[in-house]
Amino acid sequence: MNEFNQQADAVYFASADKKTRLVGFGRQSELMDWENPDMLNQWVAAQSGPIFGGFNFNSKQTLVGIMGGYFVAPKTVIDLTQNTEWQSEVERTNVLRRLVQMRQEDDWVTRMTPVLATLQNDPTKEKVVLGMQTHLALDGPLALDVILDDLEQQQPHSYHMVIKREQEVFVSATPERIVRMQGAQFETAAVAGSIRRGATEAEDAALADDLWRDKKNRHEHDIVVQTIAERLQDMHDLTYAAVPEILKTPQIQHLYTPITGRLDATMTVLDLVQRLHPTPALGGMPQAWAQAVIAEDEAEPRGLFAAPIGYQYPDGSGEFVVGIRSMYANTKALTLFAGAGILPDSDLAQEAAEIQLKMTPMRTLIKGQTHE
Ligand SMILES: C=C(O[C@H]1C=CC=C(C(=O)O)[C@@H]1O)C(=O)O
Repeated sequence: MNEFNQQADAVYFASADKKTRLVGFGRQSELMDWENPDMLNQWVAAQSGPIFGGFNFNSKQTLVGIMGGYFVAPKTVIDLTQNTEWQSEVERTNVLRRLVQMRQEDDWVTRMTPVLATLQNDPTKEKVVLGMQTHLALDGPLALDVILDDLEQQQPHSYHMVIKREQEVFVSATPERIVRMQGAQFETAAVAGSIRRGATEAEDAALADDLWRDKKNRHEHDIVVQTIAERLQDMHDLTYAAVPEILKTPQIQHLYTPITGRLDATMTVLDLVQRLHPTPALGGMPQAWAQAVIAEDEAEPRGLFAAPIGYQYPDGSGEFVVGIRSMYANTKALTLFAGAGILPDSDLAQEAAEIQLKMTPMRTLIKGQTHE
């Protein structure tokens, strides 16, 4: 894993069940600043091996570097489920980085109050997912081998993706798959509606039950399920349960509905991703209004945060997740990202607290190698 620190360019993807664990090194070819899906498709078609990367959440907002959207065809790709050697050496660094909080959005509730008022006063507006960014100053690069090792220890059941390009790195430990495609089969899911974990098993179960019965959270979840189902209505055998399950991460539990189906063989996972993004689990309803609110009222553009990130094999199969519960770092600064779904009956202070909770996995990850 030490190689992840030494290589200028590296990518890592692990699925939640850890049946897929891929690492890529080097840069055979890369794509940034594509202007339309055709440019991306042409670049993808020209690659002979797997590609990794992610989209800019809103391609109309130009951003420099990887946050503006980035795909890479690495020189070498290793399937870690076949190759165990690569994992053996994790050099825990003694160099502690100094991390100083620079800016956090203390005014988030005040700033978002007019958005809540619109949701309450205009019945055509149903939901918008609002993000928050916390900025910290950093005095050097993070040890990514340690980060990868700790991700596995601390968030064992999440999807993990790391995209490193020269001095930039984006890391996400996300519970949310946007879509996985293998042959003609695809699996997607709705993840929306959240509550904290309990301190005891009994409290945890009671909280899960509260979440499952809560009208606001069930509505928030149903919007996502229905929207995904509508966008995939021309697929075959579209299957999902009428009521959600509970999905637990160490910090938080969610309403969760797996959705499966079969598609025409000519489609790739990237085609499906572009059809699904942004689902109302990251955007909102109606979509155009929500996208405009996110662009205008969030403090800064999202970049890879909440956007599809993942990989595609040359045969068109692959997997993409959404880059939430994430961070972006270069050698001088680090940004933490998380968001929450806002509905007319949301309590903004409670949503802000939920966002803080969603930032704790990345905070814990960087704590191991930094001092305040
Ligand atoms: C936008 C985020 O979460 C979304 C995904 C799952 C549950 C969510 C919620 O309950 O609010 C959000 O829609 C995030 O974690 O940054």
